[in-house]
Amino acid sequence: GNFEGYGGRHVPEPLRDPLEQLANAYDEVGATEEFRADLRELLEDFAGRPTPLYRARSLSERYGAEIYLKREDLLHGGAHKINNVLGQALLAKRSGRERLIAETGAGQHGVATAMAGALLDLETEIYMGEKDVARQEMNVFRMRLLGAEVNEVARGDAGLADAVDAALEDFAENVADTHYLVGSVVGPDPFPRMVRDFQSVIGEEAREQFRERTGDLPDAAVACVGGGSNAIGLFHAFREDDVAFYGAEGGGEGADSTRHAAPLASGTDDTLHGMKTRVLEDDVEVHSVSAGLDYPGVGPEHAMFRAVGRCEYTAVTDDAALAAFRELSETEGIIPALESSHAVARAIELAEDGAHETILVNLSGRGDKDMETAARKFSL
Ligand SMILES: Cc1ncc(COP(=O)(O)O)c(/C=N/[C@H](C(=O)O)[C@@H](O)C(C)C)c1O
Repeated sequence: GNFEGYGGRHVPEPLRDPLEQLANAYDEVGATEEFRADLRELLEDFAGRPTPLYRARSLSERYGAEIYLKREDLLHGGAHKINNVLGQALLAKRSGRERLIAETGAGQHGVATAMAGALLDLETEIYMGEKDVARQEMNVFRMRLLGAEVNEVARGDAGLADAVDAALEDFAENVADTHYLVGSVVGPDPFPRMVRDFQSVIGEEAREQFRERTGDLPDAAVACVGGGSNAIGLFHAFREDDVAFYGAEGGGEGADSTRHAAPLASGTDDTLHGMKTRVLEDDVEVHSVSAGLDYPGVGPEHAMFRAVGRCEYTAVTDDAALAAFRELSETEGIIPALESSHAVARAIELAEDGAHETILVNLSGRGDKDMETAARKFSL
């Protein structure tokens, strides 16, 4: 898992062998027709794939561009996270692991993991920073309702990065019976490539749907970037095509402020959570209005895409995301997740600039989980 020098497997000795075993299990089991058929059935009948490709008629008319939304918000659980979780949970089950652990910030990944744990009868423990527990209460309740234990992490900033640290420690101690179900294209190899492969169903469907609908490919593909899984999941199928990629990072109070979550637009090369990638500068406090983008690192494949110029990354501020959150709700009758709102804001900007005629946007999740945050921001 080497992305032009980014990625790798920078972990302490106790994790090396378990990760090698996981990589082998993925390469062997993951390639069998039996596994793929089982996963396909769950993606269709349990998760609700394929998701629609919706032409945002009001938004397109308003901005004079053809804006299409890939509706991952309609999946079971409310976000794209279920695509990756089903793949990894099936792999764990077939590899004789009876316990799942995971980190979560927005809680979507935690909920998806708890759903898979219930479905496949796997004991499930979710690590979640106290800060995030406080702002995503509904998702915490859903995880417990699904039978998972939620481990409230207090160390450090009590945020996502601290939850990842706690999960990695658990994994190192319990590798024999536990699978660490990483929620994004981050961490040591094989996670970035394995999660990418499981999420690439998004772009494979969208590419086929777009060609059927328009007879062509989109000029541009846009997605928000937290750890980077929904973005890579959309982009991967188009990587050889003449389609421009745009990543919308959590710009918080601005890329040149000291409170944001945009390591690609404004960060530095460093090693974090077992991977060489782009990380926030030391003087920056990780912050985004959306819990799902509130992470100081990013997937190494995005660090490579930035280095080779395959994707343009922009820090979309909290305010711009909140404005897009309201605009999509009012013009299309769709309430997006605050994370996905960053991608919508970027797509609107591209359409306004007349940069592209057809724009494909990944709507990674729905806004139900964000109602408390939104109600505090807007008195409607
Ligand atoms: C609806 C929605 N959209 C985008 C994201 C960003 O995650 P990526 O797609 O992996 O960049 C997220 C990330 N959510 C994770 C979670 O729910 O736990 C996130 O907080 C962590 C896994 C990083 C999300 O919930």
